[in-house]
Amino acid sequence: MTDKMQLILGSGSPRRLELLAQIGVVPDAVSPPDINEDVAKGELPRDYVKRIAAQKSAAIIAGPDEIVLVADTTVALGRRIMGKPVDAAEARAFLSLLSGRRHKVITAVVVKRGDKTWARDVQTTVMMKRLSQPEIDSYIASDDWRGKAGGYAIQGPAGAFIPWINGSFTGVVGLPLAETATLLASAGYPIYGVPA
Ligand SMILES: Cc1cn([C@H]2C[C@H](O)[C@@H](COP(=O)(O)OP(=O)(O)OP(=O)(O)O)O2)c(=O)[nH]c1=O
Repeated sequence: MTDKMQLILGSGSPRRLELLAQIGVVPDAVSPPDINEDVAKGELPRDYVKRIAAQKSAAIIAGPDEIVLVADTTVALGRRIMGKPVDAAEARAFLSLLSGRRHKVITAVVVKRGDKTWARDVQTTVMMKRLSQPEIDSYIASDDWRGKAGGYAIQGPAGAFIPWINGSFTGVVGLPLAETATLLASAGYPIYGVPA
């Protein structure tokens, strides 16, 4: 462990910064990656998030004493991938498809230090209750769906639509904390101030 070791959060997501703060981790720098998040033809959801997280990691240029943390979250309804809706119409379409069904939220996390990388992906099953038209209308009007995979955020008003999940709540919000803490510790980051 050297004093120079720095943590770079390669994400523009305010949720990821807040989740890290929850476990006492404060990045020294925040650097949102700029990559093409298009889905490849025939690509399965889990392969997709893992690929995007790896690309985000590769896009962040860092020195040998810097630890980079990136993540990618997507919503999967069967083989169908639901990213961040481009507009209200797409958010509405996503919610109508998710209504009354269970789907999966997958978050892939990559930590890198020098030429080494550590990666995990975490899958959570989320049940969404059957949504009425007024419920969808008022949620769309709240704007809370903006920038959220699948067009909803469990940590906001849409929490009222979700009777249960099976998996990682923090993973659904964008950064599974248990797995992330383990990856950071593997890379030598002093989680809770304790050197690995
Ligand atoms: C399903 C769900 C997603 N989300 C968010 C987490 C992610 O920020 C977002 C998915 O988009 P991502 O592409 O994973 O991340 P981002 O674009 O916000 O940030 P960056 O690429 O710079 O790291 O959806 C919630 O906040 N709550 C939820 O319940």
